[in-house]
Amino acid sequence: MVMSGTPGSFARSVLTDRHPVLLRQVADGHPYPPDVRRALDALAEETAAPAAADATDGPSMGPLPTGAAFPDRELWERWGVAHYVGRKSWYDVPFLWAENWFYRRLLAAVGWFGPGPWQGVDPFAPVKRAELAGAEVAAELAALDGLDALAPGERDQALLRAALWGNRADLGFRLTADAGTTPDSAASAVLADDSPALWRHLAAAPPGTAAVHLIADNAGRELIPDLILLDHLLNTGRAATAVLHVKPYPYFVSDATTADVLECVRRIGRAPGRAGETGVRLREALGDGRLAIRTHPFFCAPLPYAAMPGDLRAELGGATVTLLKGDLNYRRLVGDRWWPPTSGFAAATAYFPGPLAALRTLKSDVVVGLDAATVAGLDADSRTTGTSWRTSGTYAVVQTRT
Ligand SMILES: O=P(O)(O)OC[C@H]1O[C@](O)(CO)[C@@H](O)[C@@H]1O
Repeated sequence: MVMSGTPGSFARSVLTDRHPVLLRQVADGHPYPPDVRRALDALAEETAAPAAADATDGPSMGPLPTGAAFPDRELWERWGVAHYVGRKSWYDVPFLWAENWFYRRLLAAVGWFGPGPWQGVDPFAPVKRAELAGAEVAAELAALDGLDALAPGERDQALLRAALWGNRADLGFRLTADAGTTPDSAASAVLADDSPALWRHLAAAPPGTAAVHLIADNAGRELIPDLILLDHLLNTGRAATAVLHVKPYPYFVSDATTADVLECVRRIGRAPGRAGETGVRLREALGDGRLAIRTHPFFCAPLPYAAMPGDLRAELGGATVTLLKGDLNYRRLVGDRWWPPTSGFAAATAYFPGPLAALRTLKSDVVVGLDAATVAGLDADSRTTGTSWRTSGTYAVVQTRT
């Protein structure tokens, strides 16, 4: 199990380095009133790094307010609050638990669940909005016009790759990315690429039957290529229906919510050329139900997908394929554990209720399904550069179990 406070670990650095920056960014993002600012400061204090770099003690994880501000209490009780909250230090719990409780507490601090005037105001909206208005998004949408020149197979692959590398545009990841860790495109590589198997699997579905589910990760520059990929699958008949699973509330900085889906569809539709046509089709598909949005609460659980509840298991079990986007979904898919990187992907995901494909850039320590020579080469490079290949965002995988 990856723990939150292991000295010198990436997980610990997320708590000690990334979370304080994020809290400041949230406080600066909206003109929050003094009580919200005080609540954010209190969360920063409670989660601050212990004085010694190897200590895992400190204030225990604090609770949420009672009553209306904690409408999902029952869920969190089921997910393990009693084991950790009020009992364990932030630096002495599973990494997944610490991060998820942090984001849930952050939402409580800004009044997301209300009641009150800040109910439903996304604390991450300012950064999400800025990204959507940026030049990169405009350029990426304009690049769709070039797809006509490609052969059908190349077009498939270009759109799959766009969705894959879109995962690198994660706003949380960029909170602490610096010159030493900013992904270097030239060195980027897909370490395991099962995309031919994914395309074969989709092609093998009887015509007009395929249901493609996509468990989304980040909004903006990641969700746009995800939506474009789903449109492509619908438009070319490889999917009869598509289901887009997003978070029920703002989470992990830039994770997509329903509001973000609508913003992205609007942004795609406002673009000229091919992108604009795609935006029109996406609106139609949402309107006629060929593209459905789901917001299952389990997508905000601090647990691996092996623990998914029966209704979600049944829904994903009916998918022709489920595409899981991003780093956090990958950690939850294989369990947030220190797997030897050469462990089999199929074995680690055998419990998953149906065929699946993980599209993920590597931004945390967990990985499976790599060959020994690749791992040896990457380890040697990391020793030379001092930057971990597992967390730099330079590498990616497309792994399937069909
Ligand atoms: O948006 P993604 O790809 O799920 O990445 C989430 C990021 O947040 C983390 O949970 C740490 O903040 C890492 O796993 C990863 O860098």
